[in-house]
Amino acid sequence: MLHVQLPPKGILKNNALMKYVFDTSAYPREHKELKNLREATEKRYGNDSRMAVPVDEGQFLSMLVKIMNAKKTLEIGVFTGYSLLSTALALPDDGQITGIDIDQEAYEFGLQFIRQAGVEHKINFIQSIGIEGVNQILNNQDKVPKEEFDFAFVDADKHGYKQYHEQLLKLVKVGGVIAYDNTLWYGLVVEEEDAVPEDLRGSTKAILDFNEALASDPRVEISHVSIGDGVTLCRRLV
Ligand SMILES: C[S@@+](CC[C@H](N)C(=O)[O-])C[C@H]1O[C@@H](n2cnc3c(N)ncnc32)[C@H](O)[C@@H]1O
Repeated sequence: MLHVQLPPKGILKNNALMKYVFDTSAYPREHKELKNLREATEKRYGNDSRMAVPVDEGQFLSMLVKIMNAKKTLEIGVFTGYSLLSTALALPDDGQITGIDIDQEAYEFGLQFIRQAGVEHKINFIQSIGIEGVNQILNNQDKVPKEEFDFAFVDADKHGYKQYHEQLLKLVKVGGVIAYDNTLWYGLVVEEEDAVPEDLRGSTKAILDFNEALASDPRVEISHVSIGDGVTLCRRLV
């Protein structure tokens, strides 16, 4: 967890515009249990609650999952479950989302809202270091070859993104989508190095390298979406 004073998260640097989007299009349509989860997370985790995806991004993920008719999805970086619950609500009743996070306590905190929303049966939570959890699924896949994911959302350790990408290209089916969160990293990707808070220089460099690697990766088609803290969609081509 980061313990530095962070710049405002979110790519919309104009607060009035962000408030307008939230108040007009997002909050009025936020699912009751997502609202309860968001408010409880803010109360319990204070400033760290900003780790959760914002309400408009949750709705974007939900829309994407529905448009894709995704049935089987994966999430790395669950925290208290805002993006997990957004996805679970969007999946069909026999859909499944596997969430991986090292922090079981945060997941369990959010579980009451997942239960209230009636979607616990769609969720498979693995408490693990992200890459170990992914490798565990890959190893099982050798035994059960049908384990293919339609969609994956990555919102965990930024230094791990390149490694996640290599493994997820084996797990997500051709035509499926991998979405990476925070690819504009508080807007720091366009700052001079000495203007970046020292604690964030390593992660900023990791995101910059990752964005460049994706831009020249022929295995995926990409779209760098300016929502939340930046989300890059990768559609697997081969
Ligand atoms: C930004 S938060 C995820 C927010 C979540 N998507 C939401 O909408 O609430 C990042 C999460 O990644 C987890 N995480 C960070 N590094 C990890 C790693 N190497 N392995 C597993 N989980 C990790 C943290 O425990 C944290 O819960």
